[in-house]
Amino acid sequence: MNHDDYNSNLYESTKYLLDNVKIKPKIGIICGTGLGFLTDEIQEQIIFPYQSIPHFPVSTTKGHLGNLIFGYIAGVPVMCLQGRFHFFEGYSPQECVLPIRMMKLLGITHVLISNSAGALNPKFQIGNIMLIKDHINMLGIAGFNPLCGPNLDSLGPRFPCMNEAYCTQLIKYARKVAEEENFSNNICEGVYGCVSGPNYETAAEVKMLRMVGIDAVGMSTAHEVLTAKHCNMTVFAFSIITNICISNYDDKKHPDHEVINSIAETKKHALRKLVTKIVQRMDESR
Ligand SMILES: O=P(O)(O)O[C@@H]1C[C@H](O)[C@@H](CO)O1
Ligand SMILES: Nc1nc2[nH]cnc2c(=O)[nH]1
Repeated sequence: MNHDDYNSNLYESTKYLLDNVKIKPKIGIICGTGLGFLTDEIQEQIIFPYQSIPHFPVSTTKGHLGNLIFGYIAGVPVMCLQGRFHFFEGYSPQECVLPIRMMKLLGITHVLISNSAGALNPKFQIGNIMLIKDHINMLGIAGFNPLCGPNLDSLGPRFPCMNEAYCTQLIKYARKVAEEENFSNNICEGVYGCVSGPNYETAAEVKMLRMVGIDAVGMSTAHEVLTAKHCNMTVFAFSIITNICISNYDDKKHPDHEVINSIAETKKHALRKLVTKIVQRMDESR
């Protein structure tokens, strides 16, 4: 898609939402694989199936329900993507981040992003919630960066900084919430690595990704964060650790999307609490 078409699609999709929903969201949320239940926290829901929004992509991945939901979490107006778009589905990085840009145009200042990821850090366990402190964008390093191409000057600068891409104050606050709510033994912190997928990693790739400093690997998030920072939004993100990446050739276990899709549900209580508290905190800090 050329730059002008992309731009006009972005503004038309946003206008459709502005014309059809009265809620003015302050916080944007993206639910990763198996995390669609986070929308249970949203009151007074207005639901737009993705296919009902002009120019909006559709989710093709199991575990991504494909609804855009407006409503309130603890009284704070939010817009939530119940499912995202991945590069491996055939979407360009720019198409994957269209919703982030729409969030900015709708007046959103803070985004909460979630995903499922495989553990490379040997200390991590399945079901841990990894607070993302930074990322290594393998997809971006390979040239697939949503900020490539003509810059959208109205949204942000040509050369955006990525210092504190993930808000350190919110990470600290998430740890406090976990202490208070008795799930701190499920919390870890680390660097997320974004690869294209859709295949899971070979043993040699697992070793390489670990060596460069990645704690957990997945197929999303980094390009969304780049785009959010480009347009000056504050980001908090976490991974639910759904599997342990395998680097031993004798190990017969293998990652399975069905299993991966089911793990977040086992930490539903903690995750819902965390999301509600972070949304409240984001609102207070605006
Ligand atoms: O959207 P996320 O990053 O949570 O999803 C990744 C990509 C696949 O849907 C799944 C792999 O099983 O995790
Ligand atoms: N690339 C990748 N993505 C995942 N998403 C959930 N688990 C994994 C994994 O092991 N590798």
